Amino acid sequence: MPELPSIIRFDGVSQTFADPSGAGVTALSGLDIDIRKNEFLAVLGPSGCGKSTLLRQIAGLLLPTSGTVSIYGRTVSEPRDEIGMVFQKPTLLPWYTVRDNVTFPMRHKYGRVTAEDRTRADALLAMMGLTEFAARLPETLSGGMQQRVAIARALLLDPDILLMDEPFSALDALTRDEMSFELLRIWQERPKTVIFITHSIPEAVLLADRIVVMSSRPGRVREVIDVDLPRPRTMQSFSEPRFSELANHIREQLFTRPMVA
Ligand SMILES: Nc1ncnc2c1ncn2[C@@H]1O[C@H](COP(=O)(O)OP(=O)(O)OP(=O)(O)O)[C@@H](O)[C@H]1O
Repeated sequence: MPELPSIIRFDGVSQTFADPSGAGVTALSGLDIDIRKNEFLAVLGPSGCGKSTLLRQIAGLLLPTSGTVSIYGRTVSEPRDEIGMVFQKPTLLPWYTVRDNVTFPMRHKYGRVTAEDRTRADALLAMMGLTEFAARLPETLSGGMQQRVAIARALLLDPDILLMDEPFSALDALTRDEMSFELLRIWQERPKTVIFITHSIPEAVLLADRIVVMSSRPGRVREVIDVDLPRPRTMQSFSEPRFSELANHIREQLFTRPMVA
């Protein structure tokens, strides 16, 4: 694949949070990352290394303590509409039905929901296997089903940039694989830049063009790995020798080598 221009850039980004002791917690330190247009970038790293923090910085929900995050050459200083986000836990509105939750971004952004939006919402719900739950309230769905509603909601806006923070962690293993292939299909049909956080090495290798492997806190980039497996990825991808090679290499990076400061 020809290399596409970078659209999101982390330039010397650090993030420190105040903590009760007053000492401060350095979550991220000196991060330099270039994210290319329409690439699928996975981010892997130990718990607490700042993965969600870097996603919130891209979304404009958090401003770095030092350094800059820029999108299309402009420093991110506030939340932006063209970004879709799926959080670890589904953040649905409990008083809206499943379908109204999916169309909510349209209501919020344009003040109305068109018949076309509803049709697309229904198609997304069908894809997520949730057609028969469209008129239900979220609390009557399992955690995994609620998460699928949240994914459908993020996809309805068809954002240029899709930020996904461990979106499949609440799903059972089978649904998780199904969702991975659905996500790949959508991404191939409607190209977008996806930044996908996960704790699963196979999931990262299956999905991504590149994988950013981070060190433990303070989070730094340990290595950026090119996933040179052919696309489209299928169930067979899991059994390719190169798949295991990449997965083993990442495992070593994550678990055996200390980070040199
Ligand atoms: N608002 C905040 N105030 C104080 N500390 C914070 C805040 N947000 C994050 N942190 C701290 O920053 C560090 C990085 O947190 P973050 O949630 O980004 O990690 P993560 O890699 O996404 O973790 P996990 O994989 O467990 O979800 C953690 O030590 C966390 O406690």
